[in-house]
Amino acid sequence: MSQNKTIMEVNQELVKERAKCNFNVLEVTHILDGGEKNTLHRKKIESIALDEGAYKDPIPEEYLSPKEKYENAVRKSCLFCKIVKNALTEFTGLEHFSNFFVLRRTADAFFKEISPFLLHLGMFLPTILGQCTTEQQAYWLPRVLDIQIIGTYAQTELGHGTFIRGLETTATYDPETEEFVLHSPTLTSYKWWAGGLGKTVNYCIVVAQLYTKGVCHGTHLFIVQIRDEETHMPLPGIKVGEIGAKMGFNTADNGYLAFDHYRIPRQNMMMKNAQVLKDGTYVKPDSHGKLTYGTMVLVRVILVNEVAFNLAKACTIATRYSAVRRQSQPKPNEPEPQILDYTTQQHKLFICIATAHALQLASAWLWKTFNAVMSDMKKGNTDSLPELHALSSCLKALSTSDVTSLIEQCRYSCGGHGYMLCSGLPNIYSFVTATRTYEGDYTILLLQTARFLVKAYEQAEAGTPVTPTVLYLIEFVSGKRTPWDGSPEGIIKSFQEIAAGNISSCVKSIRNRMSSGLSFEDAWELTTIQLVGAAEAHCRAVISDTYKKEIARITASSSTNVKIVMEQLVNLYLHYWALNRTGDLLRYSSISGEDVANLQMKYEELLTLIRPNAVGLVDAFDLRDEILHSALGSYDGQVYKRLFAEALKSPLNQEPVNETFHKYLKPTMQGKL
Ligand SMILES: CCCCCCCC/C=C\CCCCCCCCCCCC(=O)SCCNC(=O)CCNC(=O)[C@H](O)C(C)(C)COP(=O)(O)OP(=O)(O)OC[C@H]1O[C@@H](n2cnc3c(N)ncnc32)[C@H](O)[C@@H]1OP(=O)(O)O
Ligand SMILES: Cc1cc2nc3c(=O)[nH]c(=O)nc-3n(C[C@H](O)[C@H](O)[C@H](O)COP(=O)(O)OP(=O)(O)OC[C@H]3O[C@@H](n4cnc5c(N)ncnc54)[C@H](O)[C@@H]3O)c2cc1C
Repeated sequence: MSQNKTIMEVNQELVKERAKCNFNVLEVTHILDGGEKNTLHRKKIESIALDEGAYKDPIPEEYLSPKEKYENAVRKSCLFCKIVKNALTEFTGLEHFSNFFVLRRTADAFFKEISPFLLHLGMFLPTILGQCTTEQQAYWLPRVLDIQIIGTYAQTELGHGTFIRGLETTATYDPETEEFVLHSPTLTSYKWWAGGLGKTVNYCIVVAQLYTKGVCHGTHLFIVQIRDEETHMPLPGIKVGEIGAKMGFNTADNGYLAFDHYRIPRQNMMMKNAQVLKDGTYVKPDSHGKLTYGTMVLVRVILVNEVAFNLAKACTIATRYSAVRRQSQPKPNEPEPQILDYTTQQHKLFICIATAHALQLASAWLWKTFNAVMSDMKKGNTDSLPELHALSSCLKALSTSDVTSLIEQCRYSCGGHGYMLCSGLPNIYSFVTATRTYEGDYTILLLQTARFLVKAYEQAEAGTPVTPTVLYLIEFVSGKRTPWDGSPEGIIKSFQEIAAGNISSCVKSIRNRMSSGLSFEDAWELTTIQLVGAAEAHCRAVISDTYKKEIARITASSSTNVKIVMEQLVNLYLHYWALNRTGDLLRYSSISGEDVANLQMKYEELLTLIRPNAVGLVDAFDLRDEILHSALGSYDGQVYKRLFAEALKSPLNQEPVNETFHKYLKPTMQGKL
């Protein structure tokens, strides 16, 4: 198991917990990494990047000024890139992109908040891979991978983020010079938010309304140089800066950008799909009209993995701490229990472990689906894109929303110490809560999935084939119901019935509203609360089904105890959400009040069964202390020593008396101020 560089004796509470664990921890690590080979590869990269201690800060990041924090993050980004450059240059295609997950994870040792280079690797590079022609890639990719240029993705504007069709930046083609003229006609058209744009990048992808021969062809993507490569000064016609202090992401220099009739060569339009010829003729993509939204789909897929990883971090911290922390005296004359022994604490934490597994596996499955759709699209077949869009939208929305709440729950579970920055939890939370908004807000994405579900429902009603993730609608419209039996398969079935029932209620509401004279748009709008609920229910059914199937598949050849504990977690996930949705279950399945009581009993039994393995389960995430950044969650469990050591780092503790005593306190206390 990975150890901290600052080696301390392991706390006896954790020694005992690890002795209690009845399964092979390394076997579960391999499962989570997707195989032993991947674990070894990950550990190798972590070793290359971390063993020399280059991630260490001379002064703790939290005590730096905003400017110093940013400068330190740039310094470390360059260092990180240098260290992992060899690994980076291997990644020349999307098929190798999963390697980035390893880099992403390792980078957390360097950045308590975020690297200003995140968008370079997280969006600039993928957009070049996904939206450029082969010739364009040949020109741009070597420079991007070698970090000869640094880029970002500037889509959102001050006035519009969600509604991409409403973006105002224009790119007007001038056939005389074979250039596009980029312009920001209003304040609301200023690009806003792009990570790294404020001070770091010299290039960016700009999303703008394309005009040629006097006709607007909607939003298209352009690669734009914004700063001089030698001096880094903004180029003439460019207004660029940073947007200011935020709830988190403060080392990411999110920026604004405006153009004053700024010219770029025709070749800088990303032309894999649509093209503008030299004479200004617009050549439409011959396939799906939303292909320019491709990077967003990719990043939504990646974000499911991203939040699963962050939840693994949070629950590792909270579970180890809960094994060390003792509090209260429920039985007289007995020692204070470990807080992990309280059932309510297990209720807070074990769902986090199960959810981290569920989302990790759902994300691996979604990644495979994404690649399959991309390979179909290479052959010109875009039939499966709507389902991928619906799936990636709801999985991104639900995973980021669930994980945001669960990370906050981890913080609550650590009491007062969880509120300390040195617990690591506030930084994890402020990072993850942003994921619910960016790359498509929660509500917006669920409504996108709802569009797909309503159409699928109508197809099922009409007897036309539906895509794999909504097959359950066929049984529902035929009136077939499965009696409640409380088995894991039965719970998943009932989640599908809840989803189908909700979609059916939405369709009825829309139809009723339309038959009373409303337009489709108005009827849809009035039904959106239900539609969001339906999309959420569908997504819960998809995650539950995938989690159960993937665990069964992956653990088929695992040792008995690994199989048992993995199944317990699946069942815990299913029971947790069934109990959370008893209203829906009573409405749409044949569950009785007595069945609900049995579910509750079973859930509580599962908590007791999982308890002895809790520390082993979080150890299996195999998160190095350098990545956790937590006084509460380090492998050695020396919580109190580490909290005290962190307190001593406070600048206020570097002098016995602060000057405010003489300036203000003393005069006040002596009535002289
Ligand atoms: C030093 C080293 C650093 C360390 C790094 C290490 C390595 C890093 C590697 C990996 C890290 C990964 C982490 C990544 C983190 C990245 C951080 C990102 C930061 C944030 C970036 C952003 O936020 S970018 C901006 C994102 N913006 C949005 O998402 C906007 C949301 N809005 C929309 O998507 C759309 O506007 C809309 C879908 C809401 C509506 O669009 P529109 O109005 O055009 O469509 P319609 O409603 O009319 O629909 C028409 C039709 O099209 C379908 N459709 C819509 N979208 C899509 C799509 N994407 N694909 C396919 N189809 C689509 C829609 O459903 C409709 O279909 P119908 O059949 O007609 O119903
Ligand atoms: C930390 C961070 C980093 C970011 N990085 C980038 C970046 O690098 N590049 C980039 O281009 N962008 C970036 N963004 C912008 C981000 O993508 C947008 O903020 C996001 O897409 C939401 O859009 P918005 O801000 O316009 O919200 P709005 O659309 O204004 O949403 C506000 C509220 O209105 C609701 N709403 C809006 N429309 C509807 C509707 N049709 N039906 C019902 N409700 C609706 C939403 O649900 C939400 O509750 C970043 C944002 C953050 C927070």
